Amino acid sequence: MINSYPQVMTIAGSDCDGSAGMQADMNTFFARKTYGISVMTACVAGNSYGIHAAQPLTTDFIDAEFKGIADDFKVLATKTGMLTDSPTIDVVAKNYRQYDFGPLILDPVIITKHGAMLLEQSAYETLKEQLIPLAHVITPNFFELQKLADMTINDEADMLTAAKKLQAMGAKNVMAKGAHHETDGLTEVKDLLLLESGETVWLSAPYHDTEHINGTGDALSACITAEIAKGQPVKTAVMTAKTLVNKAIENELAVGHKYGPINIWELA
Ligand SMILES: Nc1ncnc2c1ncn2[C@@H]1O[C@H](COP(=O)(O)OP(=O)(O)O)[C@@H](O)[C@H]1O
Ligand SMILES: Cc1ncc(COP(=O)(O)OP(=O)(O)O)c(N)n1
Repeated sequence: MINSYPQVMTIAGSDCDGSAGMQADMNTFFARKTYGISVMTACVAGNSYGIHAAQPLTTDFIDAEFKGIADDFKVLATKTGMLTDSPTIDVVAKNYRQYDFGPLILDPVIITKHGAMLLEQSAYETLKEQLIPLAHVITPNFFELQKLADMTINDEADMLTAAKKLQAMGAKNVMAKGAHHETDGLTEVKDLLLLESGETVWLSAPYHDTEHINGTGDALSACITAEIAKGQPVKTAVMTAKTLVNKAIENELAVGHKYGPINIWELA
C-alpha cells in the first residue's frame, strides 16, 4: 500500500536553532500528519539567546523554488512566515497568484517576542497591498495587529476594531493574538477569531509563566494550515491549534539555555 498525506507548504525563513521559523513549521506539519514542503526566503543565525544575523535569499532563487514545487506537487494549504522585505513579498504574491497552492494562512511576521525585527518597516504597506487581500486566515500577534491596523489597542473592543480593519483590507478570517508578553499578573491569554461570516469567538487559555515560548506563532499558524488542508473548517482548525499550542507551552522542553522552543511533541 502506498501511503498519502496532505501536502502543505510554508514560505518562511530558516531559524538555525530549530525553535521557530521554517523548522517550527515543518515540525508542526509532521506532528499534524501532513507532508511539509518549504520555500525558504531567508536564513537567520542565532540561538536561544537571540538572533545575531539574517540573510535573505535572492528573489530569483525564491522564484525557482516555487516553480519546482508547482511542477511536481499538489499543495492543499500554504502558510507564510518571515518575508524580510518588499521584493520578497512581491515574488511570493506573484507566485501565489500564478499557481494553485490552496488557502493562504498569512502569519504576518514582523517581530519576534524578544524584539528581533524580521520585516523591514518599508515593507508593511507591500504586505497590506499584496498579501492581506489573498489571506484566507491572517494570524497577527498583538504588536503586528496594531502595526497593520495602524492603531493602539487598549482593550477587547479595540482588538475587534483592529481585526475588522484587517478584514476590510481583504483578509477573510482574522485570528488576532492577544497581549501576554511583559503583562503582569496574567492568568489567561485571550485571542480573537473574527470569521468571514462576522461571527466572533474569544479563545481563552491558561497563561504559562515560562521562557520556553519561541515559535508559538509559527506552530499556531502551521497547525491551522495543516488542519485546513485536512478539510477542517477555519473555526475548528483555529480551536485545535490554540489548544495544542497551549499544551505545548505547558509541558516545557529543555532545549537551549535561555528562551527555548515549545514542546512540539505535544502537537501530535
Ligand atoms: N506564556 C503563554 N502562555 C499561554 N499561551 C501563550 C503564551 N505565550 C503565547 N501564547 C499563545 O501562543 C499563541 C501564539 O501567540 P504569540 O506568542 O503572541 O504569537 P507570536 O509568536 O506570533 O508572537 C497564542 O495563542 C498565544 O495566546
Ligand atoms: C526565521 C524566523 N525566526 C523567528 C521567527 C519568529 O517566530 P514566531 O513564532 O512568529 O515568533 P516567536 O514566538 O518565536 O517570537 C520566524 N517566524 N521566522
